[in-house]
Formats: sequence, structure tokens, C-alpha cells
Amino acid sequence: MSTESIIEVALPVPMRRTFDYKVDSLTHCAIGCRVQVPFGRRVMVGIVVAHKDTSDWPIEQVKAVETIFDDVPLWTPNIDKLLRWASQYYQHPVGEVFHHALPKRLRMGDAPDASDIEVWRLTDAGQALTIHDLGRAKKQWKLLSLLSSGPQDKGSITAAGVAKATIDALLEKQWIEQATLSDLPTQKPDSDAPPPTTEQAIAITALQRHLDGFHVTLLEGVTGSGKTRVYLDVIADVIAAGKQALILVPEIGLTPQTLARFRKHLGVHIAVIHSGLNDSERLAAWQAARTGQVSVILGTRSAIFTPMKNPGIIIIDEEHDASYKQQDGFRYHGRDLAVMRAKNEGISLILGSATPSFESFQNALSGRYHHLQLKHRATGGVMPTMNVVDMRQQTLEGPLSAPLIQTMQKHLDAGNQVLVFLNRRGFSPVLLCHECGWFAECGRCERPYTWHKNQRRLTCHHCATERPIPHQCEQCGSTQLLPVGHGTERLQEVIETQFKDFEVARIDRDSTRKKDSFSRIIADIQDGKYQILLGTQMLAKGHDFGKVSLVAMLDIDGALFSNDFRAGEKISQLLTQVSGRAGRAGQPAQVVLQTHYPEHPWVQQLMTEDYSAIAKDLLKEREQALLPPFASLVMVRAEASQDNLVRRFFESAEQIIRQHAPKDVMIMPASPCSMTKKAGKYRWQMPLLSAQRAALQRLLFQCTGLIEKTPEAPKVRWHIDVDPIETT
Ligand SMILES: Nc1ncnc2c1ncn2[C@@H]1O[C@H](COP(=O)(O)OP(=O)(O)OP(=O)(O)O)[C@@H](O)[C@H]1O
Ligand SMILES: [Zn+2]
Repeated sequence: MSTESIIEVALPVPMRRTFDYKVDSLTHCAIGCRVQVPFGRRVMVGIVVAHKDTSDWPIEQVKAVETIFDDVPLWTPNIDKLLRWASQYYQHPVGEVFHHALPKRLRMGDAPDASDIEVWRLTDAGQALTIHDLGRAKKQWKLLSLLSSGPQDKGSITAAGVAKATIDALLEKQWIEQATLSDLPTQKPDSDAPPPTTEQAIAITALQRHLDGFHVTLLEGVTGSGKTRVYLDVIADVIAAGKQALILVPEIGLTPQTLARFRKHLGVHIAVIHSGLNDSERLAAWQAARTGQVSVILGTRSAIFTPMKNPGIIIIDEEHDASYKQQDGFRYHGRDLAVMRAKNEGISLILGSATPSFESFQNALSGRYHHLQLKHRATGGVMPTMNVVDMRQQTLEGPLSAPLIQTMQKHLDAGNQVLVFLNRRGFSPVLLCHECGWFAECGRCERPYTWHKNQRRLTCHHCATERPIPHQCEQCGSTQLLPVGHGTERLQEVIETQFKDFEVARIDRDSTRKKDSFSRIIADIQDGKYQILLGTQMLAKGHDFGKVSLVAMLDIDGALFSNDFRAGEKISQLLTQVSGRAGRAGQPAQVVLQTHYPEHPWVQQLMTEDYSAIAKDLLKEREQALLPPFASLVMVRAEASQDNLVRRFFESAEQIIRQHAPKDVMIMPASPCSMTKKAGKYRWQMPLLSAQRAALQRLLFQCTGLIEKTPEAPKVRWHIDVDPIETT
């Protein structure tokens, strides 16, 4: 009789199942450990998910485990539970979910080193330096000022774009030195911070009272109300109790400025987890959190899977932000996983935003979440006044109306900064033949190319295809090709011509492509180097620019006529967030919105009501139409290079779903997406909607396997998106 035992292993393959393997003994192969196993002709690293007595397969076909990597599971039972739940809820193969949650080096089979996080810090000589000692060595000064707020790990330094040569130069001069995290004495938390405002103090006390178990709080605070200060005081309490805090921010909220603010206030080292880390840095941060070496972990979406030794609180800043939803592969929502994780861990969760998602807002209104509000700005300033410019029949300078130019001039002359928001990068969205009307179009997406003048290219914003700029019309041969419409690049030219005496900073994905350019521009804006800030939504989120007294919003009209059921929510969030950059230091401030549709109900509402009131109103409409958050939505999507393959896939998928669907699930017919063709693929989708989340989940559970087995399924790329945020 064999003494071998069977284990079930999750492998990173797109199959909704696990695989059986043999081991000599179960004692050294606990659930949650990694093993190396043969799979087909390859070997793979997998994770043990179950022990069992027998396999459903003939025992001689069950292969043996080759290597066992870990003595103890990589994560706690609570994370294990979260991942299994996520695999089921998002209908995503469990092996891929498990592997997604691990740093790459662990996925490859490396050991989770217990090695200490390496940091750089100032020496005594470094501390004593002034800017005069450095002369024109700007990069060195940058590193020194970064370290002046405390030691920084290598990950944070590389993320801030400091080159190795700069580090070496300062090491040579003995102004900085290397240390490890455990060498560092604890710093004193910042005692110079101004006291919290009354509203902040009330929120802090309320949150501190709920630190003993699972609670979700929506912290709804108007722009500039000082939500960060509330988080910091609560985190300080969590640290004092010997526990850890995990804070998630949107992708672009993680600037060195944010980090420095956290470090200064809390006086502890902070592990950062974001996409800019290399594999070793990522593993080191993950390990420091897992072993309890750091008490604060700050990261973007995927940091939600970071294990913690003593979890104390989770905070999601700007919880409405779309970057929390993963849009491909394992399509999870970081905020929703945070709710599950906090529940599993029995800890508190704070969702913070000036413009909460309707999902969270409804949960707060219905009493499922605690609802705390900060209605005033922390600096005592008032909210900016709102003004509309009716664009019909205005004299224009590019996209700027005469009244806007006058207003800008007034604010600039008063020594303030002006922020101009235009959510379209590039020079012009269309390049048109003046003689015959032909325009340059991406054949793979059937949409116009955007002209990027600086890069001397046409770029498709949907599939990233690029091509050189044509010198002649491809239809009639004319050389009269004209840019139509304005992107940020072209707007920059217009503004620079109009306002010659002022410096303009442009912030969009093109101008911030280089590694540290974004944080550098942000720092220069804060130093007052620029008077006019122009950019896309990258400028809108969470930034605290004290001197901005005017915010101008151009060309938002397209968003008023979108067929997305969330259009009203999205535009109110965007406009409120962008407006919220004005008047943050307490000075009187103004917002100007240019539109051709001043009578549009949303424009009217945005001028007169605050976000809460608008949200309540729009939520009523959602309730009547039985749309999320009053119902659960799932999107089945498929794409292929031939339209009829997609059509046939949906014929059989729809049939399967209809056969199994209970009455309380509404099945809408499959139809082409609003962008029917993208990157050469035809795209269709089929929405499923139900007020009974469980019924919808059961239906998916029954049908995905059946759909997978249809002969049409392998001919298309298809997936299920649970709680989608893209719906058009
Ligand atoms: N108690 C306080 N006393 C004085 N100033 C404060 C106080 N709390 C915060 N501030 C200042 O108020 C400004 C806004 O704070 P913060 O950036 O945290 O706002 P926020 O709520 O995150 O805003 P947003 O949602 O727009 O990002 C900052 O300049 C901050 O330094
Ligand atoms: Zn394209």
C-alpha cells in the first residue's frame, strides 16, 4: 500500500479548476505553500489549496510534486479566504487569482527572504548642508531634500527618478549612507502640525471608536476638507496599538509629496507598493508588511493583496477612482475587495472621497456604512463660485472664449495660478483634408488618428498604433491638411501666445512620460514656478495647489451626451474634483465652465448644487430604472477579428444563459459595443442584470463552464466582467 497523499494545486492557467498531485507526506506541504509540479511538458509553480484522501483520477496518472518551496504558508487564512471568494465572485480561474496576488519573484519560486529593507539616509554632514554647498548640482539637491524628511528605501528613491550616479556621488562625499530599516531609530511624529478643525476632530474621534472590529465608514469630505489629516490621526492610533495600516491611493496619487507628508506626520517608515518597483523591491516591501517590519503600507490597487502580520485598518483614498478596477484579466475592484478583506480580518475600513461612488454613497444612505461628513474646507476658505460661459456665438481664441481670457488675465495679474482643464491630449483630435474632407483614420479602430505635433506622429488613442504624418491627402492628393479641434498640446500654443508673460506647465500622459517628470512638475507648481497649469484629468486628482484661484473647464460637452448610464455620476465627479483644485489656501476662487449647452440639466445642477445633492437625485433615477447600485450588473463580452464569429458565439451563449436563468435575472440581447471595432477586433457585449446578486452569481456559476465548452467559444476571446465600470 502506498503512503502517498494527494494535494490539490492551483496553477496559473486559464482553466477554472485545480489539479491533483502526489506528495510523500502532507506534514511538510501545508495549504498556502508553493510547490513545483510538472504540467504538460513544462514545470510550473503552483499553490497548494487542499489536501485530500483520494483523487478522482486513476492514481497512476497523478504525477508527483517535484519541489516544495515553503515550510509555512505564504499568507494568512484571511487572505486565502479573500482570494477564493474573489475567484468565485469575479468568475476568474483560481490559479490565476492566487498568482496575481503574489510578487513576481515568489511566482517564480524564489524564497521570501527575510532580508531587511535597505534605505538611504543623511549623515550628520549631509544634514548640515545648505543649497549653497551644492551650487548647481540640482539632482543631488533633489535627493538630499528627499532624504531630509527621513530615510527612504530604494523603491521610493527610484520611483522619484533619482539615478544611481547621483546616489554614488553623494555616497562619495559621505553626505548619505546606507542603513537597513531595523537600524533606524523611531522618529518623533510631527508635533508642529496645526490642530485638527472641529469637523476633523469629530471624525477622528468617531473613527477611533470603531477601531475594534469590522466597520466600514464613508468619509465624505468636500475638496480641501483635510481628509488626509483625518487618516493620519487615525493611523497614528493604529500604530500606537502595535498594528498595521494599509492605505490605497489611485495610481497617480502616489507622489513623493504624498509620501513625505505621511512620513513626516507619522514618524515611521512606510513601505510603498506600486507599478514602478522592480521585482526585488516589490518583494522586499511585501515581506516587510508580512513580517510586521513596517506598520504603514501605501500602495495602488494591487497592494490590497499585501499580507499583514497585525492588520489594524484599511483606508481607500479617492474611493470613487476608476483606477481601483482592474480592466483586463482578473477584473477585480480594489475597493470591493477591501470591504471583503476588512470583514475577514475583523478590522475597520475607511472609504474617503469628496465625490463618493454611487455604490458607496447608497450604502452610506441606507445605513450599511457609517457616514461621516466634512462640509467645510480645513483652511477656512469657502468653496469657489461657479460660472458658466455660453459658448454660442462667442469670439474665440482657439478653444478659449473672450470672457474666459479676461478672467484668466485678472487672476494672473493678481499673482495667482490658473488651472485650465482639457481632457484630450495631443495637438488635434483630427487631421482633415480641407479640399475633399478625407481624414486620417486608424483602420484597426475606424476612428480618427490624433495628431501629436511634438512627437511628429499620428497616434490612435484606442489601440496606440502610430504612423508618420502624411504630407498629402490620401484621397485627393491635396497638401491642405488641417488640424481640427484642440488637444492639450495645441491649447498650450494658444495660451503661450495669449499670455506671453506667464509660464505654462502642461500635464498629461505625454508630458509626464519620463519616470520622474510628473512629480517634478508637481513640485515646481507648488514652488510657484508656473502660473498657468494646463492638463487632463491627471491634474484633477487630489492635488493640493495652494495658489490656484481660477479653474477653467473646456470642452466637456461630449460627456453630456454619452450613453453610459454612469455618465451623470462621472461628470459630476470630474467637475467637482477639478473645481476643487481652486481656492485651497483659503483665498476667494472661481470656476468657469465653457459649454454650448448651458441649459442642460446637469450643467444647471452643477452650477447650483453640491455633489451630495446631485448624487441623491441621480440615485433616484437609478432606483427607478433598476440599475446599479440597486441591481447587480454583469457584462459578458467577446471579440474576434470576424464579426460573425462573435455573433455566433453569442447565439449559443445566450441560449445557454436563457435556459438556466431564473425569472429575476434580466438578460439583454447581445449587441455591438459603442466602439464596435478596436485594434482590429469586433466587439460585442451582453448585459445581465438582477436585483438578486446571489441569483446572478448562481447563474454565472452554472453557465461559464457550459459556455466554455461550446464549439464557438475557442474562436473568440470572451470574458465575464462582474460589476463593470465600462458599459458602453
Ligand atoms: N487642521 C488643519 N488646519 C489647517 N490646515 C489644514 C488642516 N487640515 C488640513 N489642512 C490643509 O488643508 C488642505 C487640504 O487638505 P487635504 O489635501 O488633505 O484635503 P482633501 O480632503 O484630501 O482634499 P481633496 O479631496 O480635494 O483631495 C491642505 O493644504 C492641508 O495642509
Ligand atoms: Zn486604433
